[in-house]
Amino acid sequence: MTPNQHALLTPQQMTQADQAAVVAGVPAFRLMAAAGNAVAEAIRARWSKRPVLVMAGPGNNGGDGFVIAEQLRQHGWPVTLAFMGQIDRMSEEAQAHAKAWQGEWQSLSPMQLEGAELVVDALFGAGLSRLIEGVAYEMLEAVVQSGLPVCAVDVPSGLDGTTGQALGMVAKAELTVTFFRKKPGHLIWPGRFLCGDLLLCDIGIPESVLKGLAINIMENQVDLWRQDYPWPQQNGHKFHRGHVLIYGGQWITGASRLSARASQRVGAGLVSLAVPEISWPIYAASMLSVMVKPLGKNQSEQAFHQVLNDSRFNVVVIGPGAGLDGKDKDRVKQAVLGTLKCGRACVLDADALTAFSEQPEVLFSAIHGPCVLTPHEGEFARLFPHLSEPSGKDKLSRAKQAAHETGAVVLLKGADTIIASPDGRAIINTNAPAELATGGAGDVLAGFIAGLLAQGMTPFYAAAAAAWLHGEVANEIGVGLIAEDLADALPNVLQRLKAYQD
Ligand SMILES: NC(=O)C1=CN([C@@H]2O[C@H](COP(=O)(O)OP(=O)(O)OC[C@H]3O[C@@H](n4cnc5c(N)ncnc54)[C@H](OP(=O)(O)O)[C@@H]3O)[C@@H](O)[C@H]2O)[C@@H](O)CC1
Ligand SMILES: Nc1ncnc2c1ncn2[C@@H]1O[C@H](COP(=O)(O)OP(=O)(O)O)[C@@H](O)[C@H]1O
Ligand SMILES: [K+]
Repeated sequence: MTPNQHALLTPQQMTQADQAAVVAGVPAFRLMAAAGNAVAEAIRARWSKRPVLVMAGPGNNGGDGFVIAEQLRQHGWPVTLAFMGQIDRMSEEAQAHAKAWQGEWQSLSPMQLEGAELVVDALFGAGLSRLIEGVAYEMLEAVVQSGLPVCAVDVPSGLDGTTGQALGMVAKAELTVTFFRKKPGHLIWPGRFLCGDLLLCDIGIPESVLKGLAINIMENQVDLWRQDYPWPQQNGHKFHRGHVLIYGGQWITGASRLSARASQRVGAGLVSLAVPEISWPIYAASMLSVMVKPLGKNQSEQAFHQVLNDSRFNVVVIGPGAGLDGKDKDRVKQAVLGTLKCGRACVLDADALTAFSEQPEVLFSAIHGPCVLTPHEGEFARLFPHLSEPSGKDKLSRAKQAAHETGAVVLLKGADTIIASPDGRAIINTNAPAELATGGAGDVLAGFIAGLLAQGMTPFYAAAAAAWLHGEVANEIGVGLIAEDLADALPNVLQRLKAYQD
């Protein structure tokens, strides 16, 4: 595999990469030819010969369109070329390829869809700078209404390559062919959906150009964190593999137990649950290798603080099933603040986040050490109302901003889970199947993160590795998955990961 395949480039960085390639001696004309040829080849591999409409825009994306049209024509495809722009205002390389096109071209109009059986979308790519309007809007709208299959060049036109948001109008592609490296917008919803199948092609840009780009957005691939993965050592013992402490609630006892089992499966040496005395029999009767500690008769705030005094607990999980009714909420808040005060690494999920909805700043100002916050969109909105979905801000910026504001690693859940670090880096997870949208799956994720943190991974990579494993086990189980299955399906996935590593 090519190194740094996980690097994601914003459209601006892609333009820089393009320019750096030219400086390094690869002519822009050749890059465009390679891009267009790659798309034409992908089209011929996927679709049988048929009448095709190539929509070419005013920039280099349109230049690619001319190359594609000519390639398909040379292979005997009936090609109609619909152009929007002025040839003499295009880049030199695009003008050269436009001249090399041996057919006619017409001005872009929805009429040209008549008789087409495939549409190539080369209107706008990395250079999209504003909302789609006018004839381009009408054309894309007509493409959507036609229901014709679409092959998008670089990105479906109208899709913001950085954020994955639609700017005005986008025709969903069946196939998107992109070049050199993916962009964040290919992976974030709705972009991931709008791209259809994504094909990444090499067009001759040297890998060395990556060095000059400040890349801080990555796809969650194993090579990102596999050097840091804490495999058990031959001469190790359980105390080398960390001790996770999980806060158990009084009423919803399953959630923290799911977290506990997940921490165990991912390799934590020891796992303890601290639970209200009244619920202790339920917890204790169902756990064999997890130690269950009763928290005194009144489950007082001090009781959890006393447990925390034991420095062997190197990671604390609070939130799954912790409870928010009556006094529960105060207990949860105190448990969180006590944990943060003693600088213990922690994973704060679910109720541990919601408990601070009225005063999120109390939580944020207490975070100084290693801490991972794992909100879903609902919990995120409670903590960061100014960054919630209706704010119009995209998911990547929202997660990054939240990490910056809190000083914690923020893992914002969903089909496109984003893991953001306070230092500005972000990882987009791409392997989670829809089956994960089931009660308790998040509790398992919190347990995986804690188990990896306990074994010494950094919060950023522990969260990334856990999200990847979570997606991978869910894929292994498939339809019918319930949260209970996840931890127990992990050994197979870990064995494959280890074999790949060795
Ligand atoms: N990077 C690489 O390695 C390689 C990249 N290649 C290809 O180049 C593509 C990037 O090309 P690009 O930079 O010329 O931008 P592109 O997307 O064609 O659009 C710019 C034009 O669109 C216009 N425009 C923008 N928004 C608009 C709107 N809403 N409505 C109307 N007009 C709008 C904008 O106008 P302006 O903003 O200047 O007024 C300008 O005229 C990239 O996606 C890939 O396909 C390959 O050829 C080879 C290697
Ligand atoms: N459509 C989806 N596709 C893939 N993963 C999803 C989807 N919806 C949710 N998930 C994942 O499922 C998990 C659900 O977590 P969460 O909402 O906290 O559930 P719970 O609190 O019941 O455990 C998260 O890891 C989330 O990223
Ligand atoms: K496009």
